[in-house]
Amino acid sequence: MKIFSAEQLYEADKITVEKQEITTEALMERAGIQIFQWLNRRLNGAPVPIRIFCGIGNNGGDGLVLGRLMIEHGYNVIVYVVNCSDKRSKNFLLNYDRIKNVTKKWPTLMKGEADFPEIGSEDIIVDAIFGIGLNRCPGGWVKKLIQYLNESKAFKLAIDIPSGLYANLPLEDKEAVLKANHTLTFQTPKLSFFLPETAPFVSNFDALEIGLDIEFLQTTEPLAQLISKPEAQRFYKPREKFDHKGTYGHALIIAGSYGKIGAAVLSTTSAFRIGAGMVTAFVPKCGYNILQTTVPEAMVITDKEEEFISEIAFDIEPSAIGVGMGLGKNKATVAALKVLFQKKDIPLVIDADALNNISENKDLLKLLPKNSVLTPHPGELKRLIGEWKNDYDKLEKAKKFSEKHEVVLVIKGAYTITVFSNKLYINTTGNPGMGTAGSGDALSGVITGLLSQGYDQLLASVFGVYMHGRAGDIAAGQMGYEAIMAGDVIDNLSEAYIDLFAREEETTNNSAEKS
Ligand SMILES: NC(=O)C1=CN([C@@H]2O[C@H](COP(=O)(O)OP(=O)(O)OC[C@H]3O[C@@H](n4cnc5c(N)ncnc54)[C@H](OP(=O)(O)O)[C@@H]3O)[C@@H](O)[C@H]2O)[C@H](O)CC1
Ligand SMILES: [K+]
Repeated sequence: MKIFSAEQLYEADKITVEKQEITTEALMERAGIQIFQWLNRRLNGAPVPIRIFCGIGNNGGDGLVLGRLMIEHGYNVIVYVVNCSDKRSKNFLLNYDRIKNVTKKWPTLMKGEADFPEIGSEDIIVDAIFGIGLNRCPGGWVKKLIQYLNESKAFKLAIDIPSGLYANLPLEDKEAVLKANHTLTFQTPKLSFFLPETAPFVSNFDALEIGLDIEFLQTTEPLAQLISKPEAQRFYKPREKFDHKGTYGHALIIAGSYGKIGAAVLSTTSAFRIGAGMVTAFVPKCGYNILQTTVPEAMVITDKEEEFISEIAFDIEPSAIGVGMGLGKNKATVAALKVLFQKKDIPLVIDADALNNISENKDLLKLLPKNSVLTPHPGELKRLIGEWKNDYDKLEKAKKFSEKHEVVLVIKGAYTITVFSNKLYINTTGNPGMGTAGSGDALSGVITGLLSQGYDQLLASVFGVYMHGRAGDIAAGQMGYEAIMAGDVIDNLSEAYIDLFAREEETTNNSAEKS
């Protein structure tokens, strides 16, 4: 699924209205009907008070359509107009009249703090104050209203986007954003739904199809691409009957130091579980017995040093290499990395201490082989690309880094974002249970294992991140978030493969799996 900017969505509206020969008011009605149906399915006629706060633009207009439909279906609805200015959009006014024709009285006009209503904890608040037309930070009594609604224990449902949040611009004042419990967004989610500073205001979301022009949606270059099951299915490379282990490549995992051999075990195992034909682990001597015992399927090469890696020499011909997990920052290891980086023809995944070594040694950065996959968590990313002002600045810096060094950056987080040149791919699988030691080592093994099977750098990254997250979601379904260990994620890679083409019975109607 594509993520579009606010400007692109306005363009989509315009084209849709022209091509489908409908009015903008009909499009708003479609949007309102979608929200009504969503809410009606869940409330099923319950008499709970529904308080709809409408702004004066088209987001407010959506709120008015919803209010009318709810009233017509016998719900207990109170509609407020948040009079933040004297302007009114055309379709707001039209629906303002329509709701009055149904109720025989005008909605409650709010002009200041004195008009804030009492809200019960069992009520439902619908936020239709600002949508993607927000063009400045909410201030004055409107900001106070947002804060007042945030303090309420009532369930808060945001229409299109929580008021105060921009679709694709940085947050200005986090005190002036509605903290929704759920967001119903039109057609496609917005970029701010996935970034650490703004995603918490959105909580869960559903994207409601409002029939925007398909050709526009298909042919327009988006701000980012969401990676969910349909995309992952397209990435998957099916196996042929006469393939053999050589077809799936030989992954080399260069990892581990004294006390951190577990990192090598996890990456080696995950490279196998994702399907590498052969895996060799290159570890310091102290890792030999551990690897041979815990992963007997793997071959093991040891460094001459007992506790760290000092010289990466091997006489095998790996089809992909994953390096850095639990490696440590010994000077000899840095020298060994320099030699490794000169083998330019083998696809490389660079993680953890290998990334930190790059950040601390500019000569290593210069040697970074093109098309490598780098998998930093936020701390490692900061050391690589420098401090950022906000999430958008971070993405711009990451794109520049990717373009300059011609590498893929996999920025790990609640929504892991893969950056390749100026393109963004946002993953939708994964859960808070995966914030556990070794989870990153497992991911590096997964991406290395996919590279070894012939997936290219970008596909191995986005598909690998999806599969790793999906395995984590399956693990969470079995054991809850807290108990998950990295090994459980790896154990469920098999289920993640099975799930990829399983029937859809159990999947939600959410467009993005995490919503
Ligand atoms: N394709 C779709 O997705 C559809 C979306 N719809 C809905 O339309 C909104 C966007 O509507 P729009 O009217 O463009 O914008 P808003 O409703 O978000 O609000 C704009 C008005 O609010 C004023 N404004 C903006 N920022 C502030 C602020 N900080 N304080 C006070 N007032 C503010 C602005 O006024 P100006 O003074 O700046 O002129 C606007 O009047 C979208 O989100 C969907 O909900 C359609 O219904 C269907 C298709
Ligand atoms: K809103």
